[in-house]
Amino acid sequence: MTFEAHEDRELAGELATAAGQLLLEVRSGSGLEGKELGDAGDRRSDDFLLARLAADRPDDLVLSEESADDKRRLIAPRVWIVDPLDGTREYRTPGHADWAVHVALWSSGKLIAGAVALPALGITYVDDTAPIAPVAGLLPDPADDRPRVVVSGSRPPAFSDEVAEAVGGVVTPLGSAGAKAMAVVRGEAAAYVHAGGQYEWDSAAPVAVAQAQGLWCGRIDGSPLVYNNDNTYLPDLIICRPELTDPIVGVTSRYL
Ligand SMILES: Nc1ncnc2c1ncn2[C@@H]1O[C@H](COP(=O)(O)O)[C@@H](OP(=O)(O)O)[C@H]1O
Ligand SMILES: [Mg+2]
Repeated sequence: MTFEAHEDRELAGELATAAGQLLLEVRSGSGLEGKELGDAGDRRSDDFLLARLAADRPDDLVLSEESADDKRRLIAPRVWIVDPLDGTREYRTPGHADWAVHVALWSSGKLIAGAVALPALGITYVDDTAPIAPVAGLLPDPADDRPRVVVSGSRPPAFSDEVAEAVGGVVTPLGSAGAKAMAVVRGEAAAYVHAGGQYEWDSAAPVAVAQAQGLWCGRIDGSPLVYNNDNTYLPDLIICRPELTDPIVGVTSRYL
């Protein structure tokens, strides 16, 4: 079976949105909280995504944060890379909108489709080139007009302050790799920088969406992000407005 690019993009968007709806239902209707809520959400979303991908794309392989790694993916022509719930910590915390569902498709060395759902905001972004108007909602209104550099709230990189200084910006914590990447896509932030640990599913779909929007995406040494590796550890990442690439990489490349 072969599929057009728009069919894969539509499926990625549909699945991310529907998994996000399930996560909202688990969050509001299960009566669970804390770790149990996170685990139930992970399980429910992962089961759904795997079942739909098996039904709709039976020839493709899947790499999911929540499922055993099927190494046949290393010789497969098409691999879906999914994070059923990114920002588990925030999902478990009432009032947070910074959690996401990631669905990406890798083929022949590239990300060829991707979708990031922000279920609490009722929005799903796909790897579309249509411009996205600046929109607030993930972050509180800024105190001033300095560009925001979003970083992990729990594990900010050591270079956060130096990167912010290099772009005349302000360090801003936010949960979830997908939510941070979409803050840049939405124009709420100018850059997302990370180091110290992450996996392919944390960044694949966010990067597919951000690249389609003309944002620069790469490693902290300026090299490209490579997906569907044997070892799925992909510990660092930059997603930024293209004009900020040089000043940011100038700082981060000294932290390898
Ligand atoms: N040092 C680290 N090691 C491993 N994973 C990390 C990490 N820092 C962040 N991550 C992962 O990246 C995602 C975003 O994290 P953060 O909100 O801190 O920016 C989370 O994914 P999950 O929620 O899917 O586990 C988190 O687990
Ligand atoms: Mg994740």
